Amino acid sequence: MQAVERSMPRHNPRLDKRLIITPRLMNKAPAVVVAGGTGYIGSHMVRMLRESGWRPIIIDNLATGHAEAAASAELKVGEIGDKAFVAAVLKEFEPQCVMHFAASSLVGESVQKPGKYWRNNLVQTLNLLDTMLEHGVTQFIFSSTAAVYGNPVEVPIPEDHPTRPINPYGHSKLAVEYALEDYSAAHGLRSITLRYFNAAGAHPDGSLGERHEPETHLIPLILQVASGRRPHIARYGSQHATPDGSCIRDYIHVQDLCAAHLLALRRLEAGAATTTYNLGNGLGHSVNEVIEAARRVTGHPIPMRDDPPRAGDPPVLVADAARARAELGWSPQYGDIETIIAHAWQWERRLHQAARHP
Ligand SMILES: O=c1ccn([C@@H]2O[C@H](COP(=O)(O)OP(=O)(O)O[C@H]3O[C@H](CO)[C@H](O)[C@H](O)[C@H]3O)[C@@H](O)[C@H]2O)c(=O)[nH]1
Repeated sequence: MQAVERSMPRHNPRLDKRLIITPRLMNKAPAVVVAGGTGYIGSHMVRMLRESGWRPIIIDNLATGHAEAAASAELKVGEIGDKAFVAAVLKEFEPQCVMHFAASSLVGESVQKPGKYWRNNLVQTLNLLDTMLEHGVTQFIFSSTAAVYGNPVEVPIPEDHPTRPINPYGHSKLAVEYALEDYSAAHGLRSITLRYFNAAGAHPDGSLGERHEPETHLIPLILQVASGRRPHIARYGSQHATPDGSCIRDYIHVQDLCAAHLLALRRLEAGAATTTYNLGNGLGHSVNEVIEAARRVTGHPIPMRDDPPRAGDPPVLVADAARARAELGWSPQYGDIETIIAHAWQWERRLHQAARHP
């Protein structure tokens, strides 16, 4: 293992690109379990891990993910809260770390069905953590959210901003964050919590992207209008307390999110203690501005209509991600909203094509 690790230059991104990962090498690479690895962000992470010399092992119940997004990575189908299932995976692959992307993540749905969010996001995660500890796996990277902040009293939002979620989704994620602090103190489980702002974009090569059913997120919905799959985009509220009256969000490219996970993985490997980072560009874009940018990128008119505000939607969420930049050495590569939309547009055209010629 030592010799293999030395021959696998996973700490040097320049060399990583040149690395040819044969099946034999892949089997000896250090394993990372990716819970939810067939979902939007998880599938990009699996790809990046493989390209960086790790061996991603996906666990996923395929409730919202897509098996084909796993590509040729190892996929074990089951529940993260099923202790026997997870135990078997941990025993077989002896992962160094677990990355946890598997969650219910729709703010609106969480308001309607809080029990689903508490069970899927908290109860299942506690089972996963307990199973990890029973098998000596003590490194964990957790996908959290800007929703833990609720209505911000300060923008951009730093990590030590008060956490007062205004919806069950945010409550359930914050509850896991508290559990992670307690598990760290009591059991030595070291974790890095990454609070995402608005994940967006798609793989720059057009082969991976966002595919939720039903889709509720702003950028893919706008692009479905551009491609002709929907008649118009609904703007949820035009009287918010923002300069143009529409909600402001910090859109962060999915590849930049994954790059931060890779840095977090290395930091845990180097012995880092439990901590939390915001992941955002620090740039706010209103719904109006995103629609305008999409019109420029796609060249389509994208008709818009006004709908009432959506329950549980804060008017402004923008990250202060200085900690992640300073401590992880994170530097987002695709901060420009038009680039984010262009990559998502490439993916939407591919989906649209596939729908027309199945
Ligand atoms: O058809 C739409 C869809 C969205 N919006 C608006 O566009 C912005 C972005 O909405 P998204 O649904 O794309 O994203 P959210 O900000 O609601 O959700 C994101 O942030 C949340 C925390 O606030 C959770 O982390 C969630 O998983 C993540 O996708 C919001 O102001 C929303 O009101 C519209 O105007 N019209």
